[in-house]
Amino acid sequence: MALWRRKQTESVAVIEPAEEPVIETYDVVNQDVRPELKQLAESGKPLLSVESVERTFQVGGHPLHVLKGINMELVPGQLVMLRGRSGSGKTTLLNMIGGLDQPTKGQIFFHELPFHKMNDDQRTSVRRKQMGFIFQAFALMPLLSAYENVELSLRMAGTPKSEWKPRVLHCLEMVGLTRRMNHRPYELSGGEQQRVAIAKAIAHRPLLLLADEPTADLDSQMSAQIMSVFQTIIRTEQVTICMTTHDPTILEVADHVYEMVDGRFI
Ligand SMILES: Nc1ncnc2c1ncn2[C@@H]1O[C@H](COP(=O)(O)OP(=O)(O)OP(=O)(O)O)[C@@H](O)[C@H]1O
Repeated sequence: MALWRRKQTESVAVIEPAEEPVIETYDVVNQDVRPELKQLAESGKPLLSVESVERTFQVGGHPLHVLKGINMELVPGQLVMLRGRSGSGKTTLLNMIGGLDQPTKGQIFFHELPFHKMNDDQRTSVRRKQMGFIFQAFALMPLLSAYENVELSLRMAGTPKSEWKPRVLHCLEMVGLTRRMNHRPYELSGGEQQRVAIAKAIAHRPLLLLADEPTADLDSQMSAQIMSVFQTIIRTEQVTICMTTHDPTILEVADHVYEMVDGRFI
């Protein structure tokens, strides 16, 4: 972790010690259960179910069977991890769960919607409103501050403008970055950037947060902070989280771990 960071103050560049990232305590008292989740809990159904899913890609004229019959469920309010070696199929599955790709065979139901039957526009609409992504492809905009990056997510989701400011401030507080809200990504550490990405991904109150290797490239202390933020937002925002990881040291905070080997769970 960098101990010193260059800070641009008007035209003068000064060097100041970087503060240790602090996860600010967030008051969770009196949070109401989200009505859509209450309904789901009463029905006893999972937030998402994956049934006998297969995915085959055509590579050089030959079929490549990447997912070979996956069954899984995401229960509301859980932190679920997909673990497996590089190339085992974790990202391919996460893409299916997020409606970014479709199964060759099998079914995926998100909040009882049949993702496997919906077209791109229908899935995009569900994704924008009900899902949050911490994926490389949804990375931070480099020219926008932390505040503006989070605000962008609310613009994209069509949230009324009057709600932007309180929600952005709330999300940045939850991830412990209130004091750095005017910093651009390059002025933040890797762990801080990842916390902005989390704030951005949950700003529009998704039901499901999907994260592809969110602790990759972070040291063990920063990884622990990211996992602590995930636990906080599960409690306070009642979001469900599904993430991929290679890292065995963070598995203990998961409610459920699916171990993937060569396109199957073991
Ligand atoms: N669009 C695609 N076309 C062809 N092959 C693909 C495609 N997407 C993924 N694959 C192949 O599917 C296999 C699984 O890839 P995937 O990215 O899901 O693995 P992973 O477990 O997430 O790996 P990593 O941990 O390295 O990200 C790999 O062999 C990959 O090359």
